[in-house]
Amino acid sequence: MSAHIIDGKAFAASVRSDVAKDVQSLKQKHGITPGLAVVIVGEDPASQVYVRNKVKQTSEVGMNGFHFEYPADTQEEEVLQKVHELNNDPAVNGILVQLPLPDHMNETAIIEAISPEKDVDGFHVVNSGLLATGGKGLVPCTPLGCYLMLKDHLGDLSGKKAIVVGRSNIVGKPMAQLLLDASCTVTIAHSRTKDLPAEVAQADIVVAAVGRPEMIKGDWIKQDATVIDVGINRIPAPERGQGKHRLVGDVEYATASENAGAITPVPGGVGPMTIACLLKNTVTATYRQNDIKK
Ligand SMILES: Nc1nc(=O)c2c([nH]1)NC[C@@H]1CN(c3ccc(C(=O)N[C@@H](CCC(=O)O)C(=O)O)cc3)C=[N+]21
Repeated sequence: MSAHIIDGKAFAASVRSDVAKDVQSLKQKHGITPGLAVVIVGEDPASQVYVRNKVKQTSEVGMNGFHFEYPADTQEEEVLQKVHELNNDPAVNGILVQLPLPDHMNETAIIEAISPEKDVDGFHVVNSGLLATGGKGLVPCTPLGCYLMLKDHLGDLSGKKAIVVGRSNIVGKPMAQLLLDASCTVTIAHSRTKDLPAEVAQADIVVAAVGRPEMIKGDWIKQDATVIDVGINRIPAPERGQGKHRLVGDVEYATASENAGAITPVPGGVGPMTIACLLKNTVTATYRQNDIKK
């Protein structure tokens, strides 16, 4: 049996079209245009596609985009100053500081400087605390996108066995919180997990967020499980010509598709949903900052 392919690209387009309607209504009824500010320090090649897509889609949904680029040797103080300025700017409803930051910067200090109400990445400790305690904060975009795809495909998630492979603050931990909130039985696996294949083999839902190309093998996947592949790894593809690359996920896609009931592709799965959820979070933040009920 071959798995159903969860089309993240199409789903993301429908999320963006809902966002565009909300933006229209904010403009017409309230005279407010949501604004998203993005701060980028240095040049991480892996982030380039992300930045390009984000810029394009921000304007497509009718929001204002503000972009600030700094060279890699910028002082931390200067970035903090910009964050404070954006916190106080009423035209800015969402702030995203692109990660990773250069090594000489304290990433945590910069994230915690963002006003939690404008933290559309959901990385601020106030937002992670709210997520962990069932409060109403902003939820990190990648896990939110994964969750929306799971809900769309499976409906009720309660009682399902889910495994999240990866324990980062950005994906693994918030993903596990969302699944727990949806009443899944959640395992968080990581580099020290003993017998990862056996753990994965138990799961009805597998979320792979390890950042290693095709590390999760297809024959570990339980029959009819739903597989969400968060990894976006660029690997050499000499078969496409000298110096060429291609994108693969953290899951061995071809073989996993034989066992899984459904699977997200790379590209065209989680990536586009991450950006759509960033725009969605910016609209959510705008509603809340202006005390408008949707
Ligand atoms: N503060 C912060 N928040 C982030 O959310 C964040 C970040 N920093 N730094 C960089 C990573 C990377 N990231 C991606 C999102 C979407 C795609 C995406 O849309 N990918 C296309 C790839 C298309 C292609 O390359 O052909 C896809 O998967 O289909 C990629 C990468 C968000 N990040």
